[in-house]
Amino acid sequence: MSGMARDLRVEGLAKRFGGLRVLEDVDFTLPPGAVLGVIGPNGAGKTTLINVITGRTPPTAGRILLGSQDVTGWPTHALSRLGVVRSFQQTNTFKTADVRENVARALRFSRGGLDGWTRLVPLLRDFGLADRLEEQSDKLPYGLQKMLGLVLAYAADPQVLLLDEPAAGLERSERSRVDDFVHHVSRQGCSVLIVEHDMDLVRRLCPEILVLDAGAVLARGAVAEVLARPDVIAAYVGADAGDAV
Ligand SMILES: Nc1ncnc2c1ncn2[C@@H]1O[C@H](COP(=O)(O)OP(=O)(O)OP(=O)(O)O)[C@@H](O)[C@H]1O
Repeated sequence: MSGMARDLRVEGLAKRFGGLRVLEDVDFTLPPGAVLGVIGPNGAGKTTLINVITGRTPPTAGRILLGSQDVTGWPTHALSRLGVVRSFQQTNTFKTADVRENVARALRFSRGGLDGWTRLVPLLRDFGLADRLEEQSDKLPYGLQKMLGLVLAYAADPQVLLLDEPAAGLERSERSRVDDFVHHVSRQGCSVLIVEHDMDLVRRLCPEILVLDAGAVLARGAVAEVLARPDVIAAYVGADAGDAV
């Protein structure tokens, strides 16, 4: 990771779509290298939180700061240049391009340019992508397409990485690759926000979690304590019953 590591701060963030309040007064700080899980029932506003932080849609109220820089309302490409980068629930590769071309394109738009290849080699090797560089990305098995999506996000040389359901659709045996990825990038000082329904993965990877319920922060703190709270358990019952507990 190049550049000075900085906190991501979210202050009083709100988002409305017409009359629908999707986020309300969301506050948190993500220090460099921290891994924060964001959980909540379907429709709680988790993806919208990522969309707002990464400039896909502007907030209705509140501020987003990277260090002392106010980046509220910045467009996605400008945030990406600054190091605020996301991955998608569905993979976001150039489907007809091969793996090498996908990585090269991601690097071309990154802060470090093509020099970034060396940074990505360990990840490509660990995910079994290093010997599949000539394969068309949409012909790869789904699990590898998903890992390629993570590599492409990391190719942008992020300071803050926001992962939208990185384990969704992966076989249980493939999910440890997500663990490896998150450990790798957080060791480099990159902070990671993970939206995820797989509670085993959340417990493994996220020392702290934030629970969204109907767009508001219901709880924030150490993962075991928060998941044991009766109000957190209740928020899942009738929504994602069985996922959280
Ligand atoms: N562009 C939009 N216009 C109108 N409503 C939207 C828009 N995007 C999201 N919403 C609404 O905002 C609410 C929150 O959606 P969001 O996708 O953020 O939830 P989520 O917590 O990520 O859910 P899931 O776990 O199912 O992915 C939902 O009611 C959704 O219909």
